[in-house]
Amino acid sequence: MMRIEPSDDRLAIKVRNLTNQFGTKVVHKDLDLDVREGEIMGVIGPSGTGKSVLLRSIVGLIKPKHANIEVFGTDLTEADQEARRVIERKWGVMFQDGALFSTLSVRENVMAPMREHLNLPLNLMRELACMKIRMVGLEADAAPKRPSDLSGGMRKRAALARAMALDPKLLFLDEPTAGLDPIGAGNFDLLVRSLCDALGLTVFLVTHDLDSLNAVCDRIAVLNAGQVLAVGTMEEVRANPHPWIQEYFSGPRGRAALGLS
Ligand SMILES: Nc1ncnc2c1ncn2[C@@H]1O[C@H](COP(=O)(O)OP(=O)(O)OP(=O)(O)O)[C@@H](O)[C@H]1O
Repeated sequence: MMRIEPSDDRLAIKVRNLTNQFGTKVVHKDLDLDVREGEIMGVIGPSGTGKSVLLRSIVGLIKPKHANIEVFGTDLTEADQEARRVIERKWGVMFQDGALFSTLSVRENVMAPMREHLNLPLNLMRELACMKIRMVGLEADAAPKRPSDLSGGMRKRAALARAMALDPKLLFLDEPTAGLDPIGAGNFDLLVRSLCDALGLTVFLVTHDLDSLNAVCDRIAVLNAGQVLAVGTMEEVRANPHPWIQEYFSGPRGRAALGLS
């Protein structure tokens, strides 16, 4: 399998001076973050620290108070509608709860981004959707089912298939393994890693799951108090003496996930 090595000099995402504030609550204050092309970047931090808001700011669902955000070299803060659409076609997003349309079948869910962005005959979109469904490890008979007829793990895979609908170069995954049992979560991690290696994707992965961090991430960014407190490989981040980082990685769950006694 081909593995595209993350590149230091090519950035998929460049965030500078991101400030988000809701009322008097400052969520981000001049936050900077780089995500390199081809890497899986795990984003961690205490609950409520602004991981999802960061993701939503990058994909344009939240308008920050201030920010410079570039994706694949395009400044999204300056981009006109057309330039934005070009970039939007290059990414796929899997939201925290999957956010599948409950009244549509799995296949129709996967076709939804195609209908919005591609001008293709219906039959072709159906075929492409079925390919994506099989690509994420679902059986073909999942295609006509409603999300409510699937298990939690299968729904996650369906949501991933929809995020992959437009052959993205960049995937945003917001806590994709939340709510899965350890085996289901482990299988999902393997799926993400192998899709990334095969397709050369860049991934922005928000997670609380230490096993996922360990199994799939090339680098980790730790959010705390409105900024990126530390960024680097697992080893580099673990060496940071900040109390939250030490507690996170050296507490019983951290030690178990890292195979330490
Ligand atoms: N649209 C909004 N309006 C007002 N406040 C918001 C909005 N979205 C998020 N917040 C607040 O911003 C803060 C950060 O939220 P966010 O969901 O990004 O945290 P998180 O780090 O992803 O947390 P968790 O790990 O628990 O999912 C929270 O205090 C949240 O209540």
